[in-house]
Amino acid sequence: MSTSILTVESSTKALAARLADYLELTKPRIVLLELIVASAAACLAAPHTLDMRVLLFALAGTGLVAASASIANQWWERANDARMPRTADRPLPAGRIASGEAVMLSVLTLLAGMALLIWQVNMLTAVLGLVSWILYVLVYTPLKTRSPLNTTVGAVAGAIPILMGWTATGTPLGLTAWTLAGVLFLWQFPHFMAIAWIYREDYAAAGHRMLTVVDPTGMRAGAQAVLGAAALIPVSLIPAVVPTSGSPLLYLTWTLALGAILLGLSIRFAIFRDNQSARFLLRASLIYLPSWLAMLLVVTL
Ligand code: HEM
Ligand SMILES: CC(C)=CCC/C(C)=C/CC/C(C)=C/COP(=O)(O)OP(=O)(O)O
Repeated sequence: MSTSILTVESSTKALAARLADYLELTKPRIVLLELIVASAAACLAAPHTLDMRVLLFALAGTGLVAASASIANQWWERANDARMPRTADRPLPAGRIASGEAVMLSVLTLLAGMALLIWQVNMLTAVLGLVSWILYVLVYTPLKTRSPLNTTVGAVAGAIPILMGWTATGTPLGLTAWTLAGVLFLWQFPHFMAIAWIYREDYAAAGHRMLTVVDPTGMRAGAQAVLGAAALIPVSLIPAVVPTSGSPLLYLTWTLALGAILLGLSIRFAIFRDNQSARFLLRASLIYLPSWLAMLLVVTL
């Protein structure tokens, strides 16, 4: 009796561990933030006519395609990931998930996501999903070991899901949609340059040509963080001149304050180039996006 309870308990634990490994393969925190920004874009595109059914299909489809891309990225990088302490315990390098299983999961999630986007959302959103997948998996991933330009390509891939939230509603891409994508694109420079500094030794050990590897002084990474954060301010303020139902002044003040904090922390990082200022910048970057979008929603809805 007690043996069978123990057997059930241990197989439940093994199943839970397996599911946790599958989840880890999808980079769930990045996918979650992408889905938050895509949802906000859908609300902004169709503030009073949002079809919840389409939104849910769009989020499921985008989430599956993004998950597939992350699985494919981790499959491709399994040997390099084994060389970095940050990634060595991922399911593939640690040997908890077999290579063939990961490939199958990536294919299945890509097909399921594309099917949802094509048949339940619309073709433009599906095409954007596929473009983002191709850029992330087939261009960004191999470019990581070749050129620091990889970050710019990764930033384009990372900015596409916000457009997918917009196009899912059937609203044509206009100034506000491109502004959202522009903010997400530029935001990734301070976000990633901080990370590239914190993990510079990992990246060097794995043979990744990140900016902090080709320029270990951190001057170029600092400059790119500052340039990205500086360009973010005017771009993020564009919605203040687009007519909305709420107060443009409130939006302007809030977004300017957020932009100034991110720029200030980027400048601090560029000057000191130490782990503490990089960690501050990384944390601020993760707070920036939801805080900015929340205010944009408040003044629009
Ligand atoms: C060039 C583009 C990007 C690169 C190279 C990049 C890279 C990374 C890396 C390596 C981490 C792990 C940091 C750590 O373990 O301390 C991270 C964290 C994170 N990133 Fe990015 N990222 C990029 C764009 C994005 C985008 C577009 C989003 C979502 C909108 C995003 C959301 C997040 C979140 C939520 C975290 C914290 C949670 C976690 O560590 O998984 N990133 N990023
Ligand atoms: C719809 C769709 C396909 C969306 C894709 C969105 C997406 C996953 C963007 C990724 C952004 C990015 C470059 C992350 C870092 O990967 P990394 O390989 O540098 O991170 P790692 O070192 O932690 O593996």
